[in-house]
Amino acid sequence: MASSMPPNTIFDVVLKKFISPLTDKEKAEFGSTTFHELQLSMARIQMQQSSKGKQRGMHRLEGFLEAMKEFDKVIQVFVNSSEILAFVWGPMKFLLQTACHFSEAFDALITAYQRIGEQLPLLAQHETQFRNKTHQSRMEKVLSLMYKDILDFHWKAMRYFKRRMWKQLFSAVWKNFETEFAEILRNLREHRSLIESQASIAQLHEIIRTQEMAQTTLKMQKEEENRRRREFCIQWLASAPYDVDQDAHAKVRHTYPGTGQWLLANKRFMSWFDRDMSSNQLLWMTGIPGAGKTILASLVVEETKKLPDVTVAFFYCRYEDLQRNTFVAVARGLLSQLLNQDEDLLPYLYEKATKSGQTSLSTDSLAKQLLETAIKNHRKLYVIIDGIDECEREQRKEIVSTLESFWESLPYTDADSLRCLFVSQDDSAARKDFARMVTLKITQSDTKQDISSYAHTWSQEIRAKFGLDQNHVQCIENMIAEKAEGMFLFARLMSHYLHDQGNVGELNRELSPATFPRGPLRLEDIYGKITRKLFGRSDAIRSDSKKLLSLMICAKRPLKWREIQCAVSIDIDEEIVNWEENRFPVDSKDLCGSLVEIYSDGTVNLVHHTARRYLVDEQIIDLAVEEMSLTLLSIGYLSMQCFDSSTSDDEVNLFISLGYYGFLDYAYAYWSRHLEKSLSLGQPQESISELTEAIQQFVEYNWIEPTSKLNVPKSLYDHLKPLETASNYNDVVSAIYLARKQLHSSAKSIHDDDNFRLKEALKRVRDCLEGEISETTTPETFKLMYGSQIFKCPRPNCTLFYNGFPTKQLRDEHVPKHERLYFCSFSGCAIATIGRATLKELQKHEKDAHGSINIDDEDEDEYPELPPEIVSFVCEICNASFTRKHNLKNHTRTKHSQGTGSQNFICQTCGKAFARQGDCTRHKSTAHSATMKFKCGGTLSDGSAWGCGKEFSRGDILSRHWKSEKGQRCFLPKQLDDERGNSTPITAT
Ligand SMILES: Nc1ncnc2c1ncn2[C@@H]1O[C@H](COP(=O)(O)OP(=O)(O)OP(=O)(O)O)[C@@H](O)[C@H]1O
Repeated sequence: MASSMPPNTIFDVVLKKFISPLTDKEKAEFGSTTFHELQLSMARIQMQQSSKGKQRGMHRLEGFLEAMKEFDKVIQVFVNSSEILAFVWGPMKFLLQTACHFSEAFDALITAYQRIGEQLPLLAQHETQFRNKTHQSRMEKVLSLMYKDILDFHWKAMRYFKRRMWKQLFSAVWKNFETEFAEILRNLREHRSLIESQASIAQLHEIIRTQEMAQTTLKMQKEEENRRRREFCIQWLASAPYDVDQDAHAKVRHTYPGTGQWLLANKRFMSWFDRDMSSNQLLWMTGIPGAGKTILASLVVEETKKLPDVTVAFFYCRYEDLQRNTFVAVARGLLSQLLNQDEDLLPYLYEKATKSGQTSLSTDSLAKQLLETAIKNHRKLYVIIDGIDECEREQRKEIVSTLESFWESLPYTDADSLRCLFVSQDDSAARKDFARMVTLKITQSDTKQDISSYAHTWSQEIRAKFGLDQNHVQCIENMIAEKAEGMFLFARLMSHYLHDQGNVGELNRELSPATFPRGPLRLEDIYGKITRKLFGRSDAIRSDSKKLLSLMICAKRPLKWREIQCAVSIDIDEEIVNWEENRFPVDSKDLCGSLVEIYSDGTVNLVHHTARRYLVDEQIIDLAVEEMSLTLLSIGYLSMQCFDSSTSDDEVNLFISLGYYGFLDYAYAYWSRHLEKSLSLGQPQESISELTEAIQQFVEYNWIEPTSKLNVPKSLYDHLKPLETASNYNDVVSAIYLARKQLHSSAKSIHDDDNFRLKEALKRVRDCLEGEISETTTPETFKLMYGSQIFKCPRPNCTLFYNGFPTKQLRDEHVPKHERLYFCSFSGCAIATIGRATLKELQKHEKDAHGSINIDDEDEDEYPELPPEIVSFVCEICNASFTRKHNLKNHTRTKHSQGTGSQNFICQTCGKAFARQGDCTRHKSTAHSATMKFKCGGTLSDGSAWGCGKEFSRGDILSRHWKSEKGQRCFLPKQLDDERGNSTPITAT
């Protein structure tokens, strides 16, 4: 056989290269195929086709066969082996037999042979050339090149036809193949001309050289094209960051090496994992909440990746993370990984993506179709999905039943090609879903050893911190391990809790039987201890801890730490964001200890969903109060001067440098959600009045009358009834309706929020943020305030609205992809980011996934008259009264500024009219700044200059400049001079 023979002719060299990657079976089969066998096989195919009346024009193969037969005769001069041609007839027979049941592929294949046949010379007429000694070696080289072309064609075609899902992949893949095929044809044409023209050796070398160059160029072009397509597909799949999840979970485990090894020795697990002893392809791993299932899943991912020749795809669902907890989200995660591990998937996915009409993969049906092809295309695939219980019931069912059905539909001989591990808590729904699978239940004794070694590590940490003796430490270790009762979460909370004690005395008190009684302890008990400790600290820290917990509990999506820092710096009464002074001086761990988890994307969240339940159930956090306070904070913040259209770009830049806009993305998207949630929780009249006043002013300032009628549903009027005393109640309801819609609107309605001036403010702030980083902020401070991805999508329903892009170009490429799509109204839901292709589908998704009604279908309703208000602040111009000072300020700005109300104060320079003298003066100083400037700088007592010389239109803005890092440096010489008793006044110029 050629594979075992040393190559002695250049034909053998070419053949050896072709043969080496073939399986032994292929080598044997192909190497022994004769022309006669090929003919028989073709005749059988023809008969089958004609019996069905579906002849596919196989006569088109004649040209190729004729030319190859002549080729066979001619090369006898150089080689005396039937194998050379056997490796043409064998693959051809395989290809025809494979493709014959699929007419599209069969046609394409016959056409390809026909086109090759057209390029092959009929060599018999040149026979004398081959026998001529002077030409012989040159001709042998040309013939070997032609042979290589044929084998190349077969090699490339076979790669596709050998895929398990080649029929599904065919149309996309064959299109891709065309470019490579064209190159083969061109080479053949050139080789034929070499023979026909009896080319010289120099000409032969020249052709070889240009062909090599063309090949290199083509390869580079193909790589570049594939890179572009891959990027497109990855963006289209928009998967949750599965590798970040895996790294984070693996990191936990690596800190405690050796944990989880029990699982690898578990018989049920082995029967799923180990291919040699396999009997279970589908496995359900379950355990109590906090048992450590997710961390174990990460071990399984790591171990499966070590297996030879296997593909691994995994996914982690996450508590209350709708971006992860849907069938489509899981499919997107799996497909992204399969794409990275399967070259042939790229043309297929690319074609599907570009034809889908979807910005990102968003429909269950398409996701299912793609997943089936991608999964079944693999011969050894492990799929691991953790946290399925975090998904809604319907989604859970969909995920499990889809994968189960894929496995069931595999041919019996391929049943071993797919293995799925599902990890979830044990509940009645899960028991139903996984009823037909083998169950691996994590027991207390399974995790005992791991928890003990975890407890050991922590007791040593505690020993190091407090300088304890060995007995003492052993006692701590035993206590943690015993009380955890198989719950890793408990062991973690307790270890951290003991470690966080202030001194040995406190630790001993905690360890005394009175505090930690013998016997089992509930998770609530340990949460109770942690919170009592957190709240037993100074008033200031207690208040900060509570603020952080409230924010994490109420937030409609996980907040980034920088957003939290801005939120707590806002003073809505003073209309300032005092980032320098009000932000938390310590980090989230210092404030909330083991209750908080910091994620690698900069978000902070509660350690486990049981912590949220505890804090709310125990009323440590009063949901109604905290929701209301976040609602008022969001609305008050968005009503601040820094969002006012009269604020100049210079001023916006200064506000940027002071950290004013760190909470903008969140407040802009979610103010209405908080408002609706607040009302649904029931509020005292006092809070309702405050909210009514705030929303009235907010909407009044921002509202722009829509050009078309809005069909605000009656149910929304009912829901917002507590706000009916707002003088612009109708507009308020409409504004909330539109804000709600902007989180799920289609391209048509992306402009709905044009009815709100705030959109202009958002755009202006973002434009300034994207411009030069303000000189008053260092890059580090800027990053702390706004992160590093400041180029953001304008759609609030897109995760990139707040996550952003690192470059403008990436953002600009992304934005048009939103056009003509429909988006889910539920925050955090994957469909909110990626939308649905039609409104009908979206409505169905919202109904199925979220039980939502279609608010567009409901009728508009009348609203009742206003009752009296509680008064504290009265407008001097129109006597309107308000309970909060900043609402009066906003009112004045809205009602008595240019364009509305009585306007008695006229700017002498430009003729603009104002209702209040103050506004007019401010306008003059802003718009016609030549008249008055507030300058950072002056002369010190020794005659030298201080300050950066920058001029501002208003004194308060100059003061804020002096609060910034750079401003403080500007002011320092002046301050020192003043402290030396040489005070010189600062004046406006
Ligand atoms: N091997 C381990 N080493 C160190 N910490 C661990 C380990 N396993 C789990 N933990 C910790 O225990 C806590 C709970 O773990 P995990 O999230 O894996 O539990 P789970 O069973 O998946 O919980 P859920 O019930 O929410 O699904 C986490 O905080 C995790 O960091």
